Amino acid sequence: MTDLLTAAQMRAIEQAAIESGDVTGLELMERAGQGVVEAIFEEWPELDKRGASPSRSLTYPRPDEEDPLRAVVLCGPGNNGGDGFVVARLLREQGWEVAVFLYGDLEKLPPDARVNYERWLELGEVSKLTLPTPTKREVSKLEKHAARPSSSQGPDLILDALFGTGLIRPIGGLKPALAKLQIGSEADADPWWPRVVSVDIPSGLCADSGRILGDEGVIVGAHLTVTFHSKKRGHLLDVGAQFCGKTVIVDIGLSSPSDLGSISRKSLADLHSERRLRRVLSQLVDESGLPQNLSKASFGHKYSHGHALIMTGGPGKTGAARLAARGALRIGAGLVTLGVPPAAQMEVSVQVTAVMLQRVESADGLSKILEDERLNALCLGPGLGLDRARDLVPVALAAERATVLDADALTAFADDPAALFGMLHENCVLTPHGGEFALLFPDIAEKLKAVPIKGPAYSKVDATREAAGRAGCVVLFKGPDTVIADPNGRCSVNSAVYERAAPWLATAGAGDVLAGFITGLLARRFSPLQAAETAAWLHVECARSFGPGLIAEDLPEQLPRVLREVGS
Ligand SMILES: NC(=O)C1=CN([C@@H]2O[C@H](COP(=O)(O)OP(=O)(O)OC[C@H]3O[C@@H](n4cnc5c(N)ncnc54)[C@H](O)[C@@H]3O)[C@@H](O)[C@H]2O)[C@@H](O)CC1
Ligand SMILES: [K+]
Repeated sequence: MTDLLTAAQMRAIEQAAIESGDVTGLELMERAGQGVVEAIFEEWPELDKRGASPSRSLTYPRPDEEDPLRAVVLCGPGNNGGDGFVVARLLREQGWEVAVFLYGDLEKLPPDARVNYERWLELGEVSKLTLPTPTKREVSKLEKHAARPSSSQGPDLILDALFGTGLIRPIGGLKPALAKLQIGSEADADPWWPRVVSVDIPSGLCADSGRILGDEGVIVGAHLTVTFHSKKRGHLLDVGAQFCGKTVIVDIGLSSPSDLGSISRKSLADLHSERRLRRVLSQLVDESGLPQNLSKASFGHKYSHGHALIMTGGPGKTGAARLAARGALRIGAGLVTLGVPPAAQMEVSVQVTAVMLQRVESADGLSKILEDERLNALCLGPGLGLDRARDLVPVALAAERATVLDADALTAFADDPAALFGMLHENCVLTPHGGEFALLFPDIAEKLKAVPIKGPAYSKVDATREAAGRAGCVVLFKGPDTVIADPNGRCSVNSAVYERAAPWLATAGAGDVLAGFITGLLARRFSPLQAAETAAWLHVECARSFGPGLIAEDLPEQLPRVLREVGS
């Protein structure tokens, strides 16, 4: 499952399953609670007293063999709280001591949550936390139950079942309580104690956007988040991943959204994965497992793999374009030419070998060499310089070749983005980082920056879709949560968090290589969306393959290995 769902889509999937008569809401809640307990035991086998599983925890103090394990379960006013009551019951049935707190009014609990509240009442009591701001007395009681081991015997686990996909307002009223438990933010979260598990999503985080609701930034910081059926966008976008800890998906027996007529394919956002991209990646690698451009068998004529033209800046400013050129060549463009102003010709010619070089002084020069129809993919922006960008971009776009605009080619139009949008065509790819995005789409960036006071909050998926619609071409909005959208609303997320984290990618020139990868794939006649998606995925894989110490030059050199692995 690679769909990244919104809260509304998840509700629609759940509703369809219930309406089909295959399952009841109560059964889904039971499966969810069971899934959470299984995931906890999988993560911390020393907490699983059902069998004699070995303790493998190096991070936490071993539970005392004599004493029962202890949990504090925080339930909220909706079905997320209902899941919490199920977990409380299942742990209690295994001999745990469980202190349960309900944040909200009992009378307003939805029916399934209410049933599980009642079931829990047969085993233990529920302490009240007044909504929106628990009283001092209530917070003291909570603190007593969750005291740290240094002061008295503390819990082995704190379960956050306060809010899930239904969060619609900030949870500022919980700030004092969460602070006392020391689970009130990522910064506060002590890696040693206690184990904090969030049901579905850390409370305070918007499931659609990965943004924290409210200007106080109140949120639970979890070590483990257990979600259901599929990841939600909030687990990956914006700051989401920083608060989820490890995120585990539990299958609760629901169908995939594509089986539901009520959810249009266009409203979904895909998560990039090798499995998802396999069909396009296979175009890069032949049967022998070799990248096609390295394999003589499939190497027809070099022009059959396209000819990319990448424009450089002036003297001392050519490195970025050279990085892009190397990327385009490695990803398999048949030929790559650097378009160089005469003053930088010497500098470039001593640094390139397989990459070719052509003098391009100005707009006239560019339009002349674009008479060669074999130049089928252009890249403008890396190190180009703003004046040169303003001069060359209109000519490049008028030629209607597949074109990547990055860096200076975007910044050059900060004063008049509409002028750029008027020239763009559907074979373009814009690759802004946050700053460049804000220059071209200031109103959209503002929506993404303004503190969200209600959920679901405007997300990077919404922003990139809106930008692509306005630009009339593919927009790749960079970050650890890169979002790629086309003007028709198709959208995907290339995530570099959790197991795909690649912090080394934040290095000078990495973006230039990405622009080159996309250009190379466009030369190879990938569609703009496929080129952007495939390049973004490979870019992260190259960084992961190299590891710490990575500099931009290493990225293209990792490609053969990454492609070989994809082909194997
Ligand atoms: N959708 C599904 O298929 C399933 C959902 N389940 C659980 O149900 C959850 C969703 O349940 P709900 O839709 O009831 O949503 P939540 O349990 O997240 O909470 C919604 C309730 O809280 C209120 N609320 C929202 N923000 C508030 C705030 N800041 N302060 C006070 N009250 C606030 C809402 O008005 C609503 O009453 C999921 O996250 C998941 O844990 C599971 O039981 C299994 C199946
Ligand atoms: K939660």
